[in-house]
Amino acid sequence: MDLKSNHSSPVLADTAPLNKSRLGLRSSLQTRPAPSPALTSGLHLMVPRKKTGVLDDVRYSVCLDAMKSSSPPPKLITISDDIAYQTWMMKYPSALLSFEQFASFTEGKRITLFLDYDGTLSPIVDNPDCAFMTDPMRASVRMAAKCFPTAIISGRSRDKVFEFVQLTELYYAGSHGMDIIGPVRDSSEDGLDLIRSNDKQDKEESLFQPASRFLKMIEEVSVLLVETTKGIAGVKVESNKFCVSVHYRNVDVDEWGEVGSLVSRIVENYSHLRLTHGRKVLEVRPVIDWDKGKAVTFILESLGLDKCDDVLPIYIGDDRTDEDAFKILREDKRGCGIIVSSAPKESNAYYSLRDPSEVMEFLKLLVAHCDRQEVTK
Ligand SMILES: O=P(O)(O)OC[C@H]1O[C@H](O[C@H]2O[C@H](CO)[C@@H](O)[C@H](O)[C@H]2O)[C@H](O)[C@@H](O)[C@@H]1O
Repeated sequence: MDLKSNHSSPVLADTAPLNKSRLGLRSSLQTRPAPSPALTSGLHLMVPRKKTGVLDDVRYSVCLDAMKSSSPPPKLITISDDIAYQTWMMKYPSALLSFEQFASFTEGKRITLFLDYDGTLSPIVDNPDCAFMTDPMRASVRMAAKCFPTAIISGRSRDKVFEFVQLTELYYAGSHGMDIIGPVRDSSEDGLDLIRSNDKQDKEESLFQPASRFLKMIEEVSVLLVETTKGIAGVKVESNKFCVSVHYRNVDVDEWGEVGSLVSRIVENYSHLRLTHGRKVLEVRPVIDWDKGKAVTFILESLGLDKCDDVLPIYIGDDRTDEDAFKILREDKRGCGIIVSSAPKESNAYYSLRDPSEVMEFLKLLVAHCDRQEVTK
């Protein structure tokens, strides 16, 4: 994969955002602001709470369908679910139960570890501000980071995820990889827009923010989203710096369509933004050719490990957005994705783990295995 030409200026994708193309309709709010516009005062007044026409009806049901399919209700596990999971595990073997086999792929390789945060290092909880990781999990990640270069790649803002993880020995990529603090990298050859900085330990690092020109627009939309959804009980708008999350986990299911419709009407007004679906969350982000997969490649390049045959990148994640990372590792046949899921789902990962507690056990096994290899060298 040639990412070089994309790094300094990730190309604006020419595709219509999902919500618009699926509706097949033009926005009722036709004014499209240029990138980085000043706050359009009173724009929210143009987004009435209640549905007013056919377009709104279509938008409402399309959004609701997408929200329901990306956020299925929890259900009791039946025997047939269990059989389905066991069958699924034949395609995505458990990285714990099949650890010996997994470990054989690591022989003679230098591991680089990439970890998603929510649903991978911390369990999914109702309040996004309380998605804390446990101390034992933190200790396991710290041990792993002592053995291999380790990075967290999250949809959260970089500051927020650091607040949760609190480990200075890691690299961090927030906003779905659009905000990377990584190893110092010489940008003179590939013309990257990198900023050099020093961390709290005075260690030199490079900051890379490929979506920086959208910052003002994202801030503006964040304010609009708060304003527009404030009448719906349970909605939470979380600003993740270069993207915004609108959580509906705590909203009455009868109001989901309303949330989706309001958010999509705002996003339709910005041709440079798109709407994606996560776990009971709508995510608004810039239309740029950048994702968690590109962030993985970027970090490997920064570490000088992208062209080494003896490097094995391992990526552990649970979300749709992690699929971009699984995909590049699979396509380039250079690494291994591990999907964290307690229910069967199609993935580009090779292995699986059920939940964060299994992630922790896996990290411990991996560290112990690598320690043993060191001793026998
Ligand atoms: O890339 P990630 O680190 O997995 O972040 C993805 C989103 O995670 C968070 O939301 C999810 O977890 C919350 C806490 O468990 C949960 O309440 C919410 O329903 C989930 O969608 C985070 O709050 C989002 O901003 C991230 O984009």
